[in-house]
Amino acid sequence: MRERIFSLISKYGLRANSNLGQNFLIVDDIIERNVERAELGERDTVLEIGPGLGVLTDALSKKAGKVYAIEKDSLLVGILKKEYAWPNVEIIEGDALKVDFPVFNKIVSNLPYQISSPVTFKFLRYEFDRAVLIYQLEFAQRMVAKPGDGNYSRLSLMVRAKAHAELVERIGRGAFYPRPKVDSAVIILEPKPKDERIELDENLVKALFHHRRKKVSRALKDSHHMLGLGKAELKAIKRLIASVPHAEKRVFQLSPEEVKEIEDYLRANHIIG
Ligand SMILES: C[S@@+](CC[C@H](N)C(=O)[O-])C[C@H]1O[C@@H](n2cnc3c(N)ncnc32)[C@H](O)[C@@H]1O
Repeated sequence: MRERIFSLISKYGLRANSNLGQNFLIVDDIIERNVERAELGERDTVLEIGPGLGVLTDALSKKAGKVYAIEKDSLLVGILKKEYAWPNVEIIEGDALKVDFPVFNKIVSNLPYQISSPVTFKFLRYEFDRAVLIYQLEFAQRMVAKPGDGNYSRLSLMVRAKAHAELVERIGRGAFYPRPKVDSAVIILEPKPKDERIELDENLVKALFHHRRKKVSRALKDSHHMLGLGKAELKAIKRLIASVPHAEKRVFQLSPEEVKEIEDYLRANHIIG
């Protein structure tokens, strides 16, 4: 793998674009393990974000029925089209945050870290069976953080509301070229069955987590503007806010179910629409 990446880099005189998170995987084992974790067969259609120089794509194409690979860098798209003749891979040139995803049931990607957060939220808006994803370690740890953990964040809550996430492997920076400044980790993400998913008001979650260490009632008051409430309105509903469910908990201790209770209460009392 290492040889393949270096020969392509020298053949095309490439300089990895750090603004696009171009850190290429150079360790075969990691690619093999992630392809295995995806449990691919002929009936699977895989979405890959950022195929780069195609090493993961190549492994995916051998196991899956179909692979869609979305790449933003037109230079790399040109190289992929020249270097490979995959019968079952469709390269889509574009920004993964902007293009509509084709129909797929699995995702396998070594993600560009710049878009980790928005692309993860985007994944969660689609129906799929399983995703095997490489993220920056610290981000991956936040994805699996539990209510009450020091790093439990809006991301942790939103992931927990919709999916099961497991951190299955840490990856040192030496597994990539160029070597990144941080370690990475592999996450397996599986959406929960539909009737177990919790849909949360994203505005409310943002307003709460703007003050993640504060008590719920205080966080709601301090974020009133994010909920569309003026000062005068806030004064009128102070008492209602004081008796919101879980008022005394800290925001970072809230489970998705508890945030839902807060949301229902605020809605029933016409504090949010
Ligand atoms: C971490 S590299 C992974 C490359 C390759 N899959 C590998 O494992 O060696 C991330 C890739 O995502 C591409 N990329 C960056 N931002 C993107 C975006 N918004 N949409 C699609 N691809 C993007 C980069 O050009 C790069 O090829």
